[in-house]
Amino acid sequence: MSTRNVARFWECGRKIICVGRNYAEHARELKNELPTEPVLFLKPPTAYLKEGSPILVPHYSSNLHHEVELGVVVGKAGREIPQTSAMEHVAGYALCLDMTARDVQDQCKAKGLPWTLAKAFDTSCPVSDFIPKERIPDPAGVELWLKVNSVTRQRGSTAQMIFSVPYLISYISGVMALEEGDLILTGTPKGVGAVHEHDELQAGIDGVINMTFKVGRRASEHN
Ligand SMILES: O=C(O)/C=C/C(=O)CC(=O)C(=O)O
Ligand SMILES: [Mg+2]
Repeated sequence: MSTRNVARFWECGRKIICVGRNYAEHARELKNELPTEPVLFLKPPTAYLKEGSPILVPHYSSNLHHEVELGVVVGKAGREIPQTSAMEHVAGYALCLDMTARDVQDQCKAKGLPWTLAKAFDTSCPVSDFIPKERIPDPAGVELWLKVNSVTRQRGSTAQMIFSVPYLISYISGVMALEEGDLILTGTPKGVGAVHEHDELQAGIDGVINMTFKVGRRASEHN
């Protein structure tokens, strides 16, 4: 895969690997215990959304939540990558939203079922443009923020992550091969909350990038 294609990672059709409960204050706000190893789940490539198109509330949810996260774009494939060389596999970053149907997730948790309906629906992964690695010299020193209708909901530093980016790359690559163009969502800081149709979400990394998405609802294709 060429450098140009990694820069358009959302077109590569690669996997999106998400880490959950990676910030203590967020784990506590949802009344979860702190993890002793990373909590992983996946989103399909159809979850990708670029600026200019709306986030679509799934028809089966009435409590869609925002989660702003640092995304890590994989630039070099690997398996069982040691932490010491993990950063060599990073091409760059993206600002990402892990849109979550919280009501559905709560039902899945209560029934002991996977989170696919809550996390993997179309448009559940809005992403910024590709951020080259040089723009973020230290992934543990990134300030993320998110506003809904101009009101700040989330602000947090990746310094608060329980598991670091090199640890996550090493851990994930011991479970599944990482491929060029894969995206790793590294978890959200505290402050998650509901969004509704017509809301406007703005998110940013201080001094690096910002992005805006509207919330819409999918018109039925069968009427
Ligand atoms: O366990 C829960 O109630 C919710 C967990 C998440 O949604 C995890 C994340 O996606 C995250 O922490 O970013
Ligand atoms: Mg998340």
